[in-house]
Amino acid sequence: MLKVIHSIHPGDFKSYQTQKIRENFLMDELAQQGQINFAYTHYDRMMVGVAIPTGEKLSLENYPNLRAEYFLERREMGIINVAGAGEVIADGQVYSLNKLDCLYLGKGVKEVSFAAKGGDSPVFYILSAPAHHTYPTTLMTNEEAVKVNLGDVATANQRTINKYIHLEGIQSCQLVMGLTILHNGSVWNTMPSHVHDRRMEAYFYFDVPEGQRIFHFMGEGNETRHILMKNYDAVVSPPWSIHSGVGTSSYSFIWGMAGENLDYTDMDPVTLTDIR
Ligand SMILES: O=C[C@H](O)[C@@H](O)CC(=O)C(=O)O
Ligand SMILES: [Zn+2]
Repeated sequence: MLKVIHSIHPGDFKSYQTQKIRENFLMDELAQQGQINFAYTHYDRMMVGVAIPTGEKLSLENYPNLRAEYFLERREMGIINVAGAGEVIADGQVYSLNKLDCLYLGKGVKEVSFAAKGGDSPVFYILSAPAHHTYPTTLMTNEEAVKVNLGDVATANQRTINKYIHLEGIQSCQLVMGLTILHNGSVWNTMPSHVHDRRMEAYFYFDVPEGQRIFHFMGEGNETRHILMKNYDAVVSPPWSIHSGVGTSSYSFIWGMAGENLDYTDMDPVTLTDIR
């Protein structure tokens, strides 16, 4: 499956109601047992996918939309595993990814497949952006990721940011990628919130307990809307939109961006008291 997501003007967005917001921003059908599914967004041409190999190894197909000889002919890819141990095979080289490990695949890798190792199935979250230079394929374990602690218990936003693909981490053309773990009892992510006109962003929520939900906020700071999200749902954030959420329990999420620069700290804060 390949869902196409077009870009939306913030002026138009003001008139959107629940169903239209969900159709245009939410990716809630990517995670399917035994399948690889992608959404092709027109936000910096970022592709968002999930691969869940169960028995059979899953091969990355070359979507006709790319008009390429193979998927990564002019693209790069970031992959983070959020479940059981698994493998990514890239041009014959086998990379083992435990939960929260990240693999970067550089432009030019021809054959990619995803495999389970027995035990719980892995769940690979995948981002791919256009690339014009080949950076080396690199595996980074969760232990090796740069960690930043943010927030407080009193404001229910105590969390640890884990950075993998960024200016001082794994080198890439466009991709910036990492994940944030909310500490037990904390529920607010990306609060205080921000926008970054120079980069789009996508969030993928995981470790959301059964029956719990995330209220994900988007829109310009003075005109916000929300989307209800469950475990393994992804959502795209246009460059004009805040991207922040509150859960009915603690949870984790992968964030990823593409666009003008690779500087994680390039954010324009939106003051809480100005949010409408
Ligand atoms: O541009 C950066 C992204 O929005 C996230 O990294 C923010 C985040 O994970 C958090 O504050 O919890
Ligand atoms: Zn952001």
